[in-house]
Amino acid sequence: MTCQTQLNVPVALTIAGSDSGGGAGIQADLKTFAFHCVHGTSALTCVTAQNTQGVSRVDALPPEAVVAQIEAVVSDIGVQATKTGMLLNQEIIQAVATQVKILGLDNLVVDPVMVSRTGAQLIDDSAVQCLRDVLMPLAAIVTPNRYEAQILSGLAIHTLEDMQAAAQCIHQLGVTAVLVKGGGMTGSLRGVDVWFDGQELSTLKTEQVETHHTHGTGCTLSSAITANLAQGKDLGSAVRCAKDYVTTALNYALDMGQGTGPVGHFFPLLRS
Ligand SMILES: Nc1ncnc2c1ncn2[C@@H]1O[C@H](COP(=O)(O)OP(=O)(O)O)[C@@H](O)[C@H]1O
Ligand SMILES: Cc1ncc(COP(=O)(O)O)c(N)n1
Repeated sequence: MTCQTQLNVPVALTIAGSDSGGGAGIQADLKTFAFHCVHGTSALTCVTAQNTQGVSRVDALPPEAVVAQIEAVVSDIGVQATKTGMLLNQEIIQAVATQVKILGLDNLVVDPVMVSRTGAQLIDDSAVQCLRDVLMPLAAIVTPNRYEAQILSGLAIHTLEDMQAAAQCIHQLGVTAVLVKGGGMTGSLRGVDVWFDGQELSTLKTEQVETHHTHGTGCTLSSAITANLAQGKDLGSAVRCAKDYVTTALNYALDMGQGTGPVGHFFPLLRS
């Protein structure tokens, strides 16, 4: 059989942590890229020992190792879009921001990962300011969840109006576009996201999925946005398509382990 070499496959890069349980982090990102037929590359920042119940250990990589991975990928393969996930500490955030500038990485999606679904802290306290001041202004879009938006804006978030105020406040930090995610909201707001790009303030709403298995939703949404940007979609379309994908993946969430199971990245393929 003759090899059908593929030309012009889009390439995306994830700079994030490993989740041994396969639900979030690098593992969720690469599955999402693959689902979108985007070639996934990665720069690992840290290794978490993690399952559906929680995070039991985190080992950081040296910033030089993170830089070397990014350089190796970009200098040879090239990337059309990049996302950051769990960056853990100030040294890694600073190193990543420097690489973004030196290598001119555009279409940058920053998921400001701070706390996991199971309540584990995923960033050093001292690193939040660096994430906010140094990396977030380089992003095409920043995607905080409810708790991250509260930290970044300094506002308590309980209502849709609170989400809108937080999105506007985070935009003022010098961020191009913000999506405040509503997976951590209660009642009818669960699963409602708020978008603000300095001009348009809008609400993204799909169906609300009644499931407890939501591990990796944020990583999946941000990597789907990244995959869509790598394919050449504009930011608004990339976000809307990613929201639809995460909703479908939630509908096929996996009931595995004793705690919060992961979303089903490939299960939409099994639809009859
Ligand atoms: N139960 C749900 N039903 C519908 N959408 C949801 C649900 N839970 C989360 N989402 C969506 O998943 C995406 C990720 O959001 P969120 O869960 O808040 O992120 P994170 O994993 O960072 O906490 C958002 O688009 C959010 O609205
Ligand atoms: C390595 C890593 N990166 C990100 C998250 C956040 O994902 P979630 O909020 O869905 O638990 C995580 N738990 N682990």
